[in-house]
This record gives sequence, structure tokens and C-alpha cells, in this order.
Amino acid sequence: MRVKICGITQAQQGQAIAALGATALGFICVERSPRYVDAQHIQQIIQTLPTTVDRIGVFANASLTDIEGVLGIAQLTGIQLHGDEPPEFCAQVKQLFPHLEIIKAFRVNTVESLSPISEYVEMIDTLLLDAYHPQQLGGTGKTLNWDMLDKFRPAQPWFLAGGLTADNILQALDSLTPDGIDLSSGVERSPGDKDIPKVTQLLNNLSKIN
Ligand SMILES: O=C(O)c1ccccc1NCC(=O)[C@H](O)[C@H](O)COP(=O)(O)O
Repeated sequence: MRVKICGITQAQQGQAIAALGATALGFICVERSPRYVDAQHIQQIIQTLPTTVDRIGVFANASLTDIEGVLGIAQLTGIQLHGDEPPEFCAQVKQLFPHLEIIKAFRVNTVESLSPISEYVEMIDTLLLDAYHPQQLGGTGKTLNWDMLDKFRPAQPWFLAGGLTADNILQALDSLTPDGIDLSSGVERSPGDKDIPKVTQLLNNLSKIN
């Protein structure tokens, strides 16, 4: 099971979270997020991390030029597209960065909102399902209706995100079998300030099922 902790802003916290066993760290490249980190700062953090941990840049409705700008500075291993990017844009990103993992996030609130996912099959490597929030793109702490996903069997590997915590993760994984989980606000003291004891608790709880 992949474990991605998103919204890393501090090198020491990134190192501690990687040492605890998270397999991927996410860096928010969306300027209006309270978890935003610029490319230089991301690269400073990355330089302190083990090379085995996946390093994902999270973008939302960014231009190709902006994504290229960040990738020119920060040694990321993946790009998460968390806005309303159409399949054609994802294909362009994949063509520009064929060696990187392309993750497309979908903010879902109804079974119908899962339908467009099939149009992205060729263009991306991994899916991420997050909760829909009318004002915020991500890091909302809002939980998906997991029952809605009981017949969700995508062609690609997928992450479950949205309001996951150490306390509800076993319940989520009791009914669903994602390839990975993604957490942000559920393991924080405040936006961008990760709570290491909460991450420890999360990984302890996960070890009961792995
Ligand atoms: O976290 C943010 O601030 C953010 C801002 C803009 C776009 C995406 C963002 N986060 C993306 C993530 O992958 C989060 O981990 C995901 O939304 C889950 O967050 P949470 O519900 O707080 O666990």
C-alpha cells in the first residue's frame, strides 16, 4: 500500500515522515494554498530526503510553462494535476515528462462525477479520488462517501484521499481496496505543519492490516 503525505513544507518533517514509512511526499505548487512551497524550497527539502521516497508536485490548472518551470528546479518524480485539467492537457504533460508519474485527481461528490475518469485512461498513470468542496481544491479534511466507491474498479492504480486520519483509516480500508492512500490535514497541527505523532499513529494502524 502506497502512503502519500501531502503538503510538506519543512525538511525535518519530510525526513521524519519518510523515515516512518511513507512512500510518497506531496508538495503543493498552488500559490493560493496555505501549504504552498516554491520550487527552490521544494528542491531544498528534496535534497534532504532518501531517494527512495516519491516526490510529487501538486498543481491545479497550471500552465505547461509553470509546470516546466518548477520541474526545471525541483527533482520531482511525479506530477499531480488537481484542478479541472482535461484529458488533452494530461496527455501533453505526459508527453513532456514521460519519465514522471502523472497523477490525476478527481474531486467527487456523486457516482456520476466518476464517469469522466474513463476518458483519462491513456493519458495518466495513477488516479486520486478526493472529496469535492465548493470553495477549496484540496486539503479540505472533507471525507468522501466511501459507499459511492464500492463498485469503483478503475483501469489504473488509485489513491484514496479526502479527510483520512489515523482514526478512520481502518474503517476506510475495510470497505475499499485502493492502491494507496493520501492524507494532508488529518495529520497536521495547522496547514503545512505536519503532526509527526499523528503520522506515527497512522502508520501503526496501517501495520495492523499490511
Ligand atoms: O492541500 C492543499 O492545500 C491543496 C491545495 C490545492 C490543490 C490541492 C491540494 N491538496 C491536494 C492533496 O493531495 C491533499 O492531500 C488531498 O486534497 C487530501 O487532503 P485532506 O482531505 O486534507 O487529507
